[in-house]
Amino acid sequence: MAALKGISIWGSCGVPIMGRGDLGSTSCGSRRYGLGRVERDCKCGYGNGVLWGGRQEAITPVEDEKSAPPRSEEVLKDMGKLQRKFTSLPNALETQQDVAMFYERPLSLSDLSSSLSDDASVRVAYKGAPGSFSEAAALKAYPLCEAVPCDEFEAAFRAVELWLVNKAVLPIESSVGGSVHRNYDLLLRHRLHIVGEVQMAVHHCLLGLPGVQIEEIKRVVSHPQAITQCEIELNKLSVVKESAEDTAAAAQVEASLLTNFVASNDLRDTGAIASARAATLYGLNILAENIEDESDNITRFLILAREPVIPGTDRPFKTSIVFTLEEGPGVLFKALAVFALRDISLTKIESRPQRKQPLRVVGNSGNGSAKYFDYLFYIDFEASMAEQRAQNALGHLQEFAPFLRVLGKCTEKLGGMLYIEAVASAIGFRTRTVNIKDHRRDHQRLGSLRK
Ligand SMILES: O=C(O)C(=O)C[C@]1(C(=O)O)C=C[C@@H](O)C=C1
Repeated sequence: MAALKGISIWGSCGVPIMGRGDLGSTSCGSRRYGLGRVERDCKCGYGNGVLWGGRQEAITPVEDEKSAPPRSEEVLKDMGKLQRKFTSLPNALETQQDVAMFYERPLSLSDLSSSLSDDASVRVAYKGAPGSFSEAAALKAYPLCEAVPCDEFEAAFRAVELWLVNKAVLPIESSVGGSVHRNYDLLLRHRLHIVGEVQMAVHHCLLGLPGVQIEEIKRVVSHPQAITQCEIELNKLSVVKESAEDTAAAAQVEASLLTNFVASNDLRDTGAIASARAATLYGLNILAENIEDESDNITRFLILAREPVIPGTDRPFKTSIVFTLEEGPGVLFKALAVFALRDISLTKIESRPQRKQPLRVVGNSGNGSAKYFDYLFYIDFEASMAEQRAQNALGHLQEFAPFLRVLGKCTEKLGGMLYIEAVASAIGFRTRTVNIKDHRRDHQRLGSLRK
């Protein structure tokens, strides 16, 4: 547990105790792995449940996220491709999981337990390159882990699903730039569980080629979030801003200019915003430190895993859910009231449009039907699913939420059921966590459990 210092337990997630000492990045030392290709080569959808006998959950995706399960031959073909790629990577067959994949045998219970307890054997996917803040977040969460770079957020989700890594650490929100919407969408599309959270103070540096003075910089390359976080300083410098995949990638781009700049001195006018570690890794000089607009520039990262953590009541827990709402006046107010009525604090609310059925037709006023965007609501609340008041709140919410899923999911590991399902079935209900419209009667009964 020592390695989890400064990390919340998500209920699955403990409320972050955010003393200053908890912030700041950590040391580094990841190995290169190049998982980005995994995403392109694997189209096997819910990889873990399909091929390796991971448990299939009775979750019905919200309509617009439903995707047909892959046919097993397709999965095997894709996995074959992946295995070829995987075995060509250095140190690929290090763990039992790797060996299991190589020999195309299903994972056994001992495979699954081997790497989760020991921090040193945990592989953690992050998006970006070595030297990025995401890598630092992965290492803050699991200081001894092997941090595995991925070229896209979705590749990190897939890497966990396909048992290539144990966890993913991905940004969800910046105190300056706001929510990372892509990861909200991917949380819904994939079947991973939020099992913790890590917060990082992000201190940006302006990097340049050796010998370059800050006055020579006319163009700055970085990740869009980093550019947003340093806007004031960049405006002062009157530079052209350009986007890169991540801050370390920007530093890499900049470093690669080294080879060219002899031929073209013009390239010396480019700077990169990245971490001090990226400067060391890519042979750049730090031209300015702490160029972020706000000294308290914090990015919150989620820790994602295939299995949920067991919620408890021994310490503060935080739970994440996503839901849709029925049409009607004040329905969002009612949804929020289920928490307020039980003294449960909300720490975050986010809404995202429903992608595939974005428009909701409302009423018939004679002038034609009004059409509004339909939304998914993501809420983090401070309570554990092991607490009666949290179960009651979600039972109540289900009365007007046609779709509800616990993201920081809480199970008692009772036959792999969701905790809320376990509780409900223990008292004689047949429940499903989602598509409540189909089970209106059951859910009304479940709802009547509320205080
Ligand atoms: O570019 C990086 O270094 C990252 O780790 C990505 C990222 C992000 O996606 O928000 C992470 C932290 C900072 O807020 C800036 C960028």
